[in-house]
Amino acid sequence: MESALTARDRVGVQDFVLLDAYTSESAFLDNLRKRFSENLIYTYIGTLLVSVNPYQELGIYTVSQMELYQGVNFFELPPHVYAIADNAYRMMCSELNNHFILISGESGAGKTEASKKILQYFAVTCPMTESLQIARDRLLLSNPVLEAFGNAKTLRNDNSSRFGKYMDIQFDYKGIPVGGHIISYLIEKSRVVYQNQGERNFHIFYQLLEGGEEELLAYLGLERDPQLYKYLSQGHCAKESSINDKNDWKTVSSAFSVIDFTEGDLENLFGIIASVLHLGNICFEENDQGCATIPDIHEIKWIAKLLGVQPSILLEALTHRKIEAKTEEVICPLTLELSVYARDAMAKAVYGRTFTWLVNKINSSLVNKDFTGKTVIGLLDIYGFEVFDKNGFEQFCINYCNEKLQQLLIERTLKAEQAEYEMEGIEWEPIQYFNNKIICDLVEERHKGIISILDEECIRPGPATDLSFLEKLEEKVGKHAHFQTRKLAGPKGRKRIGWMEFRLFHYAGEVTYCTKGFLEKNNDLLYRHLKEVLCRSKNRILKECFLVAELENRRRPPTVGTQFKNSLSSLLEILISKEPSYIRCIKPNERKEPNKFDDLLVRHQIKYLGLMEHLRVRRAGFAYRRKYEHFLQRYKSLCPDTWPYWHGPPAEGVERLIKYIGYTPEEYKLGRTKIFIRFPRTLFATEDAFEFSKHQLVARIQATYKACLERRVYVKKRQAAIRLEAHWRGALARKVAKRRKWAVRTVRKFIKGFINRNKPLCPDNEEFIVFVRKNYILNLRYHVPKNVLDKSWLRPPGILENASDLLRKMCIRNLVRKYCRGITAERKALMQQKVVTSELFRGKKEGYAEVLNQPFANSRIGVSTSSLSDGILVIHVSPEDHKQKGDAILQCQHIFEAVTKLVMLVKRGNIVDVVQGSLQFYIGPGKEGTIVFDTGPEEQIYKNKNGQLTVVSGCGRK
Ligand SMILES: Nc1ncnc2c1ncn2[C@@H]1O[C@H](COP(=O)(O)OP(=O)(O)OP(=O)(O)O)[C@@H](O)[C@H]1O
Repeated sequence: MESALTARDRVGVQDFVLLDAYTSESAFLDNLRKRFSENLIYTYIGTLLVSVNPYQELGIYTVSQMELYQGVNFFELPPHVYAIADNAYRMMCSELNNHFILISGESGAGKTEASKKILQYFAVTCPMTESLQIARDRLLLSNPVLEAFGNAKTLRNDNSSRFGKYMDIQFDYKGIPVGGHIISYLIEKSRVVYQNQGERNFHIFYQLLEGGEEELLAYLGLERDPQLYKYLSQGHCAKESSINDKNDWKTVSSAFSVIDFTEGDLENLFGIIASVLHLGNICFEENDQGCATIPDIHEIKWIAKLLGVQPSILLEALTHRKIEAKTEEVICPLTLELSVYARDAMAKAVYGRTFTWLVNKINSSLVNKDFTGKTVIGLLDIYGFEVFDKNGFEQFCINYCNEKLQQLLIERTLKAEQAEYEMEGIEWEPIQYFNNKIICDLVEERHKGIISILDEECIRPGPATDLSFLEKLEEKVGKHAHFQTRKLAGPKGRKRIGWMEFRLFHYAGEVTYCTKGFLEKNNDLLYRHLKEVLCRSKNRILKECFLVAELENRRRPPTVGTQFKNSLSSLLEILISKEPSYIRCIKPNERKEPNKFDDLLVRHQIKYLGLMEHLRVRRAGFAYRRKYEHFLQRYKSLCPDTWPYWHGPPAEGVERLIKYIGYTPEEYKLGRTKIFIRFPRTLFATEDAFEFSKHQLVARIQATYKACLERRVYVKKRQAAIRLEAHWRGALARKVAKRRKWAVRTVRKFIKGFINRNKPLCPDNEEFIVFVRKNYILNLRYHVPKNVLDKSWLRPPGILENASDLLRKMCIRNLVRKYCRGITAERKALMQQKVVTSELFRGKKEGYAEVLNQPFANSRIGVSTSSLSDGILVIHVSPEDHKQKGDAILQCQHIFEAVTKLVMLVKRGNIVDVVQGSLQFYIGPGKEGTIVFDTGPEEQIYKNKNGQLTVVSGCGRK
């Protein structure tokens, strides 16, 4: 891994831990310079990031760069502020703990830029829901607003934060940024009323004048030219080419709308900003009594209008002071000097408290009311160590703050690390480092420290001055090794310290502070008279900032120094409970120029940032340590012996685990409660293996979980099926039982019925009889006779004999009726013939019975006679039997009578055929004869030779 890292480093090493001469400050400096000249501004010391301000855009903060660093192992990619952010984020998500990133360095080293980059990184790479986008936007846009009100151009930095800022970004359990909270520290209020040559007041004043709309400026009574305002023109650089106030105004204006500022809020806010500018332009004159007066009340009128106070009361409060005697208040005029002081105090108080209000307002827009399961990453962007030609109370506070942060670093890294090795019984060569606790104590110790002495001087009755404060210091801490004054210094040092100055030997170097203004700034006194005016202001923001309760509280408010000390100690409490990441920013040159690397300046920063000590501890120590339980819990899946459960002591489990994954002895050490891993590469390899196994684990857990769910569903279904089945079976069984019961009852009834079947209808046989009756009737359906000749009939049960007889008769009658209706007239005739035949032959002639069945054919008998007067009658008989004889030829005297009677007999007239000439007659099969009728003188019948029969009738009778 390390070789791979070096291979990637075209320029120097990207982690100082890999530096051969790691104890040499020059080697350190060389590496930093080499990389800086190639625009590689970031270098690691283990997990600490050293950043050198490039003073130019490098194109390394694009979205694709952010994506590149997302979720990647810390050392896999070249050092970057995104890697620090990502690492803190991943650790927070996986271990569900809180983190902070401490960004330190001197003014202009790039702290604010780094914190902005981190915020942007979270905004782009963190998962996001639509509803939480607003929280993200507010987090991002709180920055330009705070910068406008809290940043200013200084000699060292065109956008210098003149307040300390700690920002918590809150994440929910899914890693989505859901809210935030900002704490501000000690805004440099004195800048409101005074700026050094080449410096500016807070940006917002210039932005308002440059970008504000004409109507707004008119409403506020302001002119566009900043030179017209005393509070803006003392530094003689109101216009700065590197700052675009107009554009910044637009950004700030649009940010206001996102972070929930109403029209009313803005009106009040800019009213206050404008009134500060008007305050600065109030001029005082001395009257004959040596009292201050305000000859031109033009500004007073504007302030009164904007702050909603009475002009006369304001005028009085600026030139008079209320002195409370035992029972009454006395108003006494102020001198010109004191009036100027009162005016400036008012401007500072108004601006300072408005800034606090602004932070609170931003916080209320960032608040996320759901407090469950949130983790935070805190960003601490705090003023760096400051050493100017003239250092005052502000520098004293700022440098004290840096001492405290150095303490934190010592506690959390150097000291804690060494103490831990000792506690864990790990062999270790102690690293020498300077513990700056002694300086912190010098400043903050109760009753003995500089702040306490200053406070005492501020409250003590009698004429306390900055000089008397200095004398007190000499008296009380004069012997301290890190304190010096002109009086205490030897002949050599004396020249470099002024009469009003004291010198502190900070961990980062010596700084000489001028005590001038210490008392005044520490007191931060606002005359009660002015406070009363502000408490009665109609401006809503001021109303919130100056509470009437404050007037009633007669106790002295804590001094600025004590307040700052307390806020720092609560900041350290916040930080100590979180996991730290460090970014150390270095300023490469004083001229804010790109590609300029000032060795001396950088060397100084390397020293006071404690980078060499940090590197030495890193090199000598172990990159990673973890309690056995936690280590085992995280990586137990990598070894079959420890997965899923290890039942023995965790230390043994870890030993088994690392043996299985193949750690070499130089890679780790086992302490009393923790495992120590020397190289990052070992941990990363383990982490990679864990990442890989995670997928398998996830699949397995998923499968188990799914199986569990399915099993639950299955068991539920099965139980339901069993219950259903039981119900169904029960229902079926009940049905069968019911049927059986019914069957038994029916059978019993039938048996009883059968036994009593021949008895008259009674309850005992009723059902049986009905059944038998029904059955018989139904059966009878299929057995009724089909024709009149069918004499069959279904035999009835005894009880139905009568009914059966009746039915049978009905049936026969019906058949006969039907039969009769179906007989044709012709058939009727035939039948009548049969009746006649019956009357004639029944019982008298044999063969009658056979003939009875044969229908008489109509065509079988026909009668023919001639048209002449002969008495020949031929009876045609249609022969069916070929053996029979043919037609009968009869001669009859009474032919007319005979034919008539024949016709009547057969009741058919059409059987007679009267022929002329001749007729054919049937003799036998295939044989026919002919009778020829003729007339002649004499009647005769004769047969010709050819067999033809000729009948001659007499002529006269023709
Ligand atoms: N990473 C960077 N890339 C490009 N320019 C940068 C970078 N960091 C800082 N700068 C430049 O340096 C200037 C000063 O940086 P910044 O305001 O962050 O310093 P600081 O340490 O916060 O100072 P102070 O303590 O005075 O607030 C920025 O305005 C910017 O021009």
